[in-house]
Amino acid sequence: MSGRIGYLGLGSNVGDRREQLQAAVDLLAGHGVRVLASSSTYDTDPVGEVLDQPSFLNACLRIETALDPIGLLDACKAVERERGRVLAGEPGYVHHGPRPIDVDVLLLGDLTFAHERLSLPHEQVLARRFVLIPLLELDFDLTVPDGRRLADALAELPLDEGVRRAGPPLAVATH
Ligand SMILES: Nc1ncnc2c1ncn2[C@@H]1O[C@H](COP(=O)(O)OP(=O)(O)OP(=O)(O)O)[C@@H](O)[C@H]1O
Ligand SMILES: Nc1nc2c(c(=O)[nH]1)N=C(CO)CN2
Repeated sequence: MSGRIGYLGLGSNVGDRREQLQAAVDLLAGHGVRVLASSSTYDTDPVGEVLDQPSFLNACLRIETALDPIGLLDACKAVERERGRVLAGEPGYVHHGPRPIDVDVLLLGDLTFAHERLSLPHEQVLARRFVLIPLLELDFDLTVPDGRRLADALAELPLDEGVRRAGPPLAVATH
């Protein structure tokens, strides 16, 4: 497959969290997304609008895909749905609430994209330690399309959002 290089963020705080993240990696290939590498997994304090919930397991993936941005978002949503996730707009959905699996599109090549369903880069990519730390593990020189360095963004964030290495990278198929 030839296409763009991108980065996805995975998160889970319900059930066997590592198993949820691994299942998402394994399902992506069936949706036109080749997973090239995984970061380690990290146990992270909840951030956002719901703080009273179990800690998350987070990881980031480097991917290659020929999908366009909305196609990639649809692939991520399909994986979430296959893993039983209640999606935004459905009964029982809680914004920022507990979820068995969350698959976010963080970066896709050097694309910037503003659509009601998709922002690229992800709006929070420079603001969340649980995203920046695994991304920098994959590539310390990563930048967003306007040239800002992720490493500089991390250095400027307060240290109050706990991010603890939890385990080795998720298994990625080799071809
Ligand atoms: N870069 C992006 N990656 C994934 N979803 C996005 C992105 N930009 C916008 N969205 C939209 O955000 C909607 C809500 O996503 P989701 O249910 O994962 O929200 P959340 O996890 O509660 O909050 P957050 O988006 O801050 O992680 C999605 O249905 C999608 O249309
Ligand atoms: N630590 C952490 N906190 C979160 C996460 C997440 O993946 N990790 N996802 C959220 C919903 O997008 C809200 N808060």
